Amino acid sequence: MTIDGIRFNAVVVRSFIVFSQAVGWLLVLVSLAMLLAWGSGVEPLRGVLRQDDCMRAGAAVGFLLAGAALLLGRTRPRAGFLLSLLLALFGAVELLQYALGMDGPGWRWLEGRLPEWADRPSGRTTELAALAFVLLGAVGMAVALKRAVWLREACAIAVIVIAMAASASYGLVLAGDSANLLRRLPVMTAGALLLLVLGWMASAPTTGLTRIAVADSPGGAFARRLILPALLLPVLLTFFFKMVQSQLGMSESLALSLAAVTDGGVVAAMILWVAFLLDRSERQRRVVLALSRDANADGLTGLANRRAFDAALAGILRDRGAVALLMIDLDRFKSFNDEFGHLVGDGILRETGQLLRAEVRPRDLVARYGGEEFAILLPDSDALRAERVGQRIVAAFRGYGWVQRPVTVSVGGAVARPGDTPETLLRRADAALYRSKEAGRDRCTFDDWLPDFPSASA
Ligand SMILES: Nc1nc2c(ncn2[C@@H]2O[C@H](COP(=O)(O)OP(=O)(O)OP(=O)(O)O)[C@@H](O)[C@H]2O)c(=O)[nH]1
Repeated sequence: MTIDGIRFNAVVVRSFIVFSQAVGWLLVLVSLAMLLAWGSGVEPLRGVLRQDDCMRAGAAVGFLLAGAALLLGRTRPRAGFLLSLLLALFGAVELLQYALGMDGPGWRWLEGRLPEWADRPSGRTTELAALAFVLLGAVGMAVALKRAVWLREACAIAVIVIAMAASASYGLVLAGDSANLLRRLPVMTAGALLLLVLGWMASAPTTGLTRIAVADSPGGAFARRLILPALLLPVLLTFFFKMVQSQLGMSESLALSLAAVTDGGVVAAMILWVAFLLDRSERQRRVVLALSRDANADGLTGLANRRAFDAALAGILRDRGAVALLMIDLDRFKSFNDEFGHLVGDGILRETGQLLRAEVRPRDLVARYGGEEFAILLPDSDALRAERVGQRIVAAFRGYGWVQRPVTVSVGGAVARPGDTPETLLRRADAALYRSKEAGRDRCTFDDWLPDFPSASA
């Protein structure tokens, strides 16, 4: 499938959409389970909820809305838009309460009406999760409206940054560092946010930044292979070196330096790999170009060959129709060959190619039609201009300083009529050429369907 000139890999596009739907289902199910546990206190979810790194009930509400928006948004954009709007409003209300110094009265009111259970954690959404919900709501609305693609991508990237920073800081905690930079975003929420934002980006795969990853091109293949490692490796490496530091008693500055050096090495290796693949594909492109040039060129004269001529004539007649055709044939070339030999004859054919090229515009197509016969396509030319070119060619051959003996040509021309096919146009130009030969050669004759256009002779 091709959109805006980019060819997409249909299998990858389909798998991105399947991924986005799977994320939608996963988030709906997980958030329902979390809300059920928070409301009723059922085990074993209740135990999970008490842990610091578990998502809060408020986050579960957000993920329920977002998951539903993701699931419905594909087939019902209006429902996707409304659910995303609710998500953004929910995030905004939670954020506003933090800004105003309120302690979540709504959640406390709700907790008072639910069955009692010991150590129920607060349901209140953390600030960062609330901010991420506002951004994700904007992403969902933009996807539903199919508008504001760059704003959508900017919001999505902001959520990725929030989620990755939280995951990285959690990695540091696991590795023995007590300072969790983003304690305010539980790691389960961070993971769900990351999945959700990737799900949104995958839900409209042929737009925005994601279209690079689904393109059926070397760029698409790079993006598919490198984006996730590029996102995850620095986090994993930092985690790894922090672990090594706490296990081996290494100094923090050495661990950080090693992490930085390794990150740089990984980035450099990725760049080298991309550069290597780009270089290889550029070399392949050049070989293909050279092959296609060879396939369309005549070996002796370097002009377009019959194949290229046929394709060009068919293309012009199909697209524009306005074209004049000249057929040119060397006169008594057999006797020339007989007298001076084939190799000298070849030289004459090469010089003929140069003479013909010199008499036309760069965009006219000069081809060796076969043997000692040549053809010229003159796009957007009327009979008057084509006739003038034909006469000029005849005169150029007559005036050229031939070494062995004078060489002349006969020219036949025709202008495309409405409804002409390559065969009908060629037949008329050939008939005009035949008349030039019949009339004594060394002249240009034009197809006489034009009433006030007499056959011209030199
Ligand atoms: N040297 C050389 N001769 C070629 C080539 N292709 C075709 N010819 C020669 O071109 C000649 C064409 O001869 P004819 O078709 O009889 O026509 P002619 O002698 O040019 O006579 P008119 O066309 O009637 O003026 C033949 O002798 C072919 O061998 C080529 O690639 N090199």
